[in-house]
Amino acid sequence: MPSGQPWVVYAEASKVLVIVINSSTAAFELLDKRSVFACRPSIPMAELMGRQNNVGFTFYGNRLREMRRIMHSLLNSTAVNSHWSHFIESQSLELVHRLLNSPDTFEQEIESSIQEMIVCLTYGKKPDEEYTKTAKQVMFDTWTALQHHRWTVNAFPLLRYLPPWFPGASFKRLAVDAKERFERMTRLPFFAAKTEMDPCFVRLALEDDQHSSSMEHEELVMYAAGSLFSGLSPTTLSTRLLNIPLAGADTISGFLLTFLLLMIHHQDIQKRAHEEILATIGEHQLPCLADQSSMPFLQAVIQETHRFHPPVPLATHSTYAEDEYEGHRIPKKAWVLANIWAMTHESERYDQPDTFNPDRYLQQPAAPDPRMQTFGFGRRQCPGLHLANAVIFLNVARLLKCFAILPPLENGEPVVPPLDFKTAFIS
Ligand code: HEM
Repeated sequence: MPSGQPWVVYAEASKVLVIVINSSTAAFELLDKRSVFACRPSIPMAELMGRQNNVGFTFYGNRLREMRRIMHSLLNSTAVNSHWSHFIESQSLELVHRLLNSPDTFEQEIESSIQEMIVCLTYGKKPDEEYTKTAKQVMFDTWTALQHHRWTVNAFPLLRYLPPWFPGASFKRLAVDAKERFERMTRLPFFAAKTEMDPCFVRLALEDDQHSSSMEHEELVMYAAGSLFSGLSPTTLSTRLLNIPLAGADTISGFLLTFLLLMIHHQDIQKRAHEEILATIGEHQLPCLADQSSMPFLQAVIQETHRFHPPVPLATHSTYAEDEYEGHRIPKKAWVLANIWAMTHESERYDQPDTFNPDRYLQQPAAPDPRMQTFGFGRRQCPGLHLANAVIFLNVARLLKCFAILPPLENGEPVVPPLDFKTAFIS
């Protein structure tokens, strides 16, 4: 990124104006404070696939506000404690057992354990094979749609009105199939959850007295629920320009895998965090959610993991009207990319930003909490942040309590894996 104009960079890509925000000051000024920046870019191929119904893709307006209100009412910090703490407690306990039984497949165990918890919390029961298969395909469809240059319709949106049988309109046929899968993945578990006895996101959202009789409200609850879980993690996404996060599950498992890698590299920090846990709860207990405020060093390790390698390194917004910043005109429908990674590596805010140093949050003055950026901005800030914070704390605390996190052995010798990360939506 150029150093001369660190707050904003203009570029032409496929006839859309792309603005990259690299500084936290500009992000605060534009994305946190101004609603004009709370829209998402229009991506015709994704819209043909029905993805516009997903909260992460929805344009700014009443529909988005209502879906976010539904999410917030069931995912705020009080709701996380009252409704979901037992889901989080049992998921993290189950993960400990799974890792004790199969330490070699830790990556899959973490991913599927978090995915199952999010689906269970949303619909009241764990995903079956059919759901998992469809979700995997839906993620692949989305990845395909977001390959911006692959689809002529993204450059010429009027093509979306071609009938599917029209010569050259194979993209429409593909989109029709993909939309059907997306709707199936969203509708089937929703209607099954309506009859579930156990409380889950869908049941509680529908019981909301004020709106419960309206069909429109029911549909919003259905799509809000469908937005909590994205499917399975696509591993080779290369469309960084369209980095719209889709997932509750993949972000958390990505964080936990980064945390394990960092603990392998920083045995001294791992030891200090482990000692803090023992000093707080003793040898014979497992940490629980109520211990969060008693473990400041562990909280600092979590903050530093967010900062060092943000689970979602870019967030994409768009403008719904023209605006102006420091004498520069920002047109309507510009793509505005928040470079979260750059913000959490600002040397003015984080001394030696490439060093993993949890103590920076315990000193006076303390470094700013990076979660102000890693969960996104303003009216599009992640609605799952309180849930994510609780799940991350409990899993991290229990993993540290129960395991020594060490490098793998090759021919009897420890081999420390490099701090390498893939290019993806969620890394
Ligand atoms: C470590 C965990 C997580 C991180 C770092 C994270 C980060 C983010 C970021 C950066 C955004 C984009 C914000 C923006 O555009 O300004 C976002 C959006 C979103 N997140 Fe998360 N997230 C996490 C966990 C979750 C969880 C657990 C859920 C749900 C259960 C969730 C649901 C969503 C949804 C629905 C959106 C779209 C919001 C919108 O477009 O209005 N996320 N997240």
